[in-house]
Amino acid sequence: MHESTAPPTALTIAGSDSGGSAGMHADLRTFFACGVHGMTAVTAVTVQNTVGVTGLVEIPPETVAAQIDAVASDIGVGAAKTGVLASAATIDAALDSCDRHGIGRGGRTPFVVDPVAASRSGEPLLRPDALDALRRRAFPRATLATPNLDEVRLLTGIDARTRGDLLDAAKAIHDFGPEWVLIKSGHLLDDPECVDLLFNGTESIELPGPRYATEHTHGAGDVFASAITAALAKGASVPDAVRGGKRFVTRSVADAYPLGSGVGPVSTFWRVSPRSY
Ligand SMILES: Nc1ncnc2c1ncn2[C@@H]1O[C@H](COP(=O)(O)OP(=O)(O)OP(=O)(O)O)[C@@H](O)[C@H]1O
Ligand SMILES: Cc1ncc(CO)c(N)n1
Repeated sequence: MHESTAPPTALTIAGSDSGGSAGMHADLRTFFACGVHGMTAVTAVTVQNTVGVTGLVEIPPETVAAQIDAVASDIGVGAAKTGVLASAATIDAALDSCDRHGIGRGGRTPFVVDPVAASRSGEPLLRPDALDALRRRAFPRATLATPNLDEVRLLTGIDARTRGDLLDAAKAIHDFGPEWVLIKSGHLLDDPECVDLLFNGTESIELPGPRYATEHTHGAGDVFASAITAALAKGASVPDAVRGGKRFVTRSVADAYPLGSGVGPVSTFWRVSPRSY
């Protein structure tokens, strides 16, 4: 039998999207495209298509923790990320398990906390009690937190409307304890570019990018966070991983495709077969 070494590994602690555009589906495709073996701790099953989310069933918190325990104790986790975390109980169970396996600050494994709060069409993906658990448990353990501007508003009350507001947003999230914060600018619709901001308390790095005139951006945030996680699993520094992730998500938005009757996904195929559809 042929034997070779295992590739880098990454874990997503996230929900499923039956439409295949966002959540753990987008994460696994991105891990694949980045040459990383992807693993999942499923937190919730959503009933979802390109129009919206019509249902969400939570996986029991102890089953979420058991999935993390199972893969971390056997396979090993090179880097981990979160998506939908559903509830305070799930956050507590997942973070207890991450603590047991050295995932996050203080441990060996980089941990990206994407505080997904709502779907692109506005349906909540997080119970209100989970906001405090994100602040209390998840952010202090995060190597990198990656909120969009709606999540910044929910978590801090800051209503960022221009590029000049992003540093204040980054500082407010940084106060919750993550090592680095990435503020995503996709929702600054009046800005002709998509310039995101990376901040670690002292250093701030602008990540320039074009803004494409497409409405098909479902899953953009998930793809960005997973491309970063894949690079961290390969040993990149946070600034290098985020610069690489920005290139990956920008190309994915450039190749976004229509699907169904609503909002289509960004394309994670561009590296494998660009514009082949
Ligand atoms: N129209 C666009 N053209 C180019 N880049 C974009 C566009 N929209 C978003 N991006 C980029 O995609 C990444 C994700 O940003 P965004 O702020 O949309 O995150 P999000 O709201 O979490 O995503 P999602 O659409 O999955 O909810 C960022 O790097 C952002 O700058
Ligand atoms: C399951 C899931 N995770 C994340 C998002 C946000 O992109 C979504 N719409 N659905």
